[in-house]
Amino acid sequence: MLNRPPATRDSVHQLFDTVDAISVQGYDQQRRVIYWNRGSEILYGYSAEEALGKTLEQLIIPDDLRDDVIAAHREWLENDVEIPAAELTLRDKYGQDVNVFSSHAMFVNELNEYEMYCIDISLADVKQAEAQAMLKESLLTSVFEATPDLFFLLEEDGTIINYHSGSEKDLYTSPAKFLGKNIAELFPAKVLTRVQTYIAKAIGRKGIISFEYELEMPKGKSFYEARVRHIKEHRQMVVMVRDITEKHLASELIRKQAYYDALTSLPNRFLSLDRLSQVIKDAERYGGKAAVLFLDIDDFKKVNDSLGHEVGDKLLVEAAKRLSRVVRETDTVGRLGGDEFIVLLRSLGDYYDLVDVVKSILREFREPFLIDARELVLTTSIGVAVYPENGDSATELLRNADTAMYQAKASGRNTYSFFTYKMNDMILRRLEIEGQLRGALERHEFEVYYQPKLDLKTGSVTGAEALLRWHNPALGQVGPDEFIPVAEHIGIIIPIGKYVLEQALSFLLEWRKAHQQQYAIAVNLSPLQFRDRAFASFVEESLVNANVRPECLEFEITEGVLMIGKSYVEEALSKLHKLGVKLSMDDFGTGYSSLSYLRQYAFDLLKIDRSFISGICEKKEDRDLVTAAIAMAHSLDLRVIAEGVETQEQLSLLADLGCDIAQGYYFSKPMPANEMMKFRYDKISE
Ligand SMILES: Nc1nc2c(ncn2[C@@H]2O[C@H](COP(=O)(O)O[C@H]3[C@@H](O)[C@H](n4cnc5c(=O)[nH]c(N)nc54)O[C@@H]3COP(=O)(O)O)[C@@H](O)[C@H]2O)c(=O)[nH]1
Repeated sequence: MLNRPPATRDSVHQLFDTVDAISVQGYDQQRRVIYWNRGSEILYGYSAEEALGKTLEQLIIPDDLRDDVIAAHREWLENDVEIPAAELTLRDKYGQDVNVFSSHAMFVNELNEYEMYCIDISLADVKQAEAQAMLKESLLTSVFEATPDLFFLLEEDGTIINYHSGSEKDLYTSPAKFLGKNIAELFPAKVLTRVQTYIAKAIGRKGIISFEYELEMPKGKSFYEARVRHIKEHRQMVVMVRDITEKHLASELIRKQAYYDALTSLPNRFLSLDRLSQVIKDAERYGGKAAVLFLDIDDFKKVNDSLGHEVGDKLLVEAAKRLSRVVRETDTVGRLGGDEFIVLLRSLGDYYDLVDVVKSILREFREPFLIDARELVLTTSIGVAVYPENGDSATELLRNADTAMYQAKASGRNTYSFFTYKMNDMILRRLEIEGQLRGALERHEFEVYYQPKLDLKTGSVTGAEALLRWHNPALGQVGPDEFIPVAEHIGIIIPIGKYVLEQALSFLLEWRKAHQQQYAIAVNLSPLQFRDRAFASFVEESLVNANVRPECLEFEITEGVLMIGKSYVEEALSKLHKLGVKLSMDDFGTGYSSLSYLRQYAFDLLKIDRSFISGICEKKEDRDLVTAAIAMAHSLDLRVIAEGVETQEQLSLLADLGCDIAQGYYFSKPMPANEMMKFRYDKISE
């Protein structure tokens, strides 16, 4: 095709042959290819052999450009109108678009013929980059529109240069007030310091730094999370701000629920113990004493049972307020659960300070509580454990304060008690008893003893009181004073009580037969036995089985039973009364309201507590009380039993005072059934 080589070939073509990235094509006056470099092969897909001799329009010009290209080429040849460099979309061998930046040059060869050279640079990368940039921009726009977050662009010095916000109401202030302004002019001092600190931290750092802050907004306090990224090349910061108020409030609520008591808003057991650990650590580090006060409201259960849980709850809230009032701000008041509270006192000067606080708490509680227009008098028992003397861990101190609280209860309530290691021994003993008591009934470790009761006028035995004894192989002889409360606590008093009743009735039958006397047997009842709804029926059945008449059975009931104030107690007492069983008020004189109970329930006997009998000869007050009790009981048609009679003097005095029956060591200590069977008494007339 080409008859002769073009003038430019040697010098320029050699250069173009080495360049793959640029397409260089040479055309003769008829636009036939005379040169087609490697770059053209790559860009348009035609090899040099395929291209040479073909016209420009046959190869790479799309149909719609064909006429314009031919015309432009002609114009250039004939009128010297240069074809300008331009971006063009041409076509490759496979009919695909090829975006190029095309420049053109016209040469005259040695034969005086024109040759046009086209130099095409592929714009594929540029186009792709452009497309990506456009995509990114539209993505960013969509993100801005879709997210409720605020975006700010800041200079490194804090000047706000741009922002994006879904809604103007989310902004702290109007754009007119913040655009071009420095953040220092906008935020309140406290927030500003925080924002500036984190912006300073973000400068020069790769990645994102985030922090939280709060602002007073027209709708109330709002919480935000800010994420800051430094764009080093532009010396700018992108700050994305998210409203996390809802999340913050939700986690605050969860935190409250996890750490605070819902009723009183005081720290709960978990947080109280955590604070206690902190108090111990501080005392360890800085020296000084700390104390744990374990409080339990006295007889709170009775309030709940008699006045209802709503009143109980109100009382607890009021108690929490009173406690918080007494302590310093640095101290902690917590609720451990139920009616148990804890007070943590840190940095105590000396024991006097501690005692002062404890006494103020007791004083606060002595003021009547006004709940639903009702005045309630409540007291509290406080156990105190001191760091470091009584323990060096939170659990140990709490346990010891708890032990001390029990001691305070045992000392009559409405008082406080400091922990001693002796108390700890008591607790260990109690745990031992608890362990051994389980299964004791099945192992036949119990035995019922009997203590006789005598008629003070006739000197004859009227009956006996059944008193339980426990012989345990590991613990030896354990007194009922010790094991009955534990049996109540672990819930085995009901089967134990049934055992005592059955034993006592079967003994009574034999005893009466053997002596041919109308003896009566007295059995003690624990408050918990009244919870057993089937108790009265059980008594009835037992009487029938033992062939004992109901009036020969007496139940000794302490004030504790009556103070439960529940309808089931009344129901059981009335059933027992209807059955014909005798009821005896035990330990009379030790409680506060026995008198009102005497009027309320159908008692037959009144048993004066031995604490009054022991002092009857020496103490006028005791004598007066016993005198009054006997007179009052008789006026109510009750017979009077004096318990704990130990001397002839006591006996004579009681007889003079008109007491009906006596029981005590003077006659006999409680004894096993076989001894009781043999018991005879003839000293009363001495
Ligand atoms: N619910 C039940 N309680 C029971 C049962 N058996 C006993 N108990 C109660 O345990 C408490 C202690 O009883 P106990 O150690 O048997 O003491 C009784 C007598 O031994 C003692 N007593 C009698 N006379 C004297 C005396 O002259 N001096 C003196 N120091 N103590 C004496 O008094 C106890 C009898 O008390 P009370 O019942 O109040 O009449 C005691 O509260 C028992 O009630 C049981 O089976 N179930």
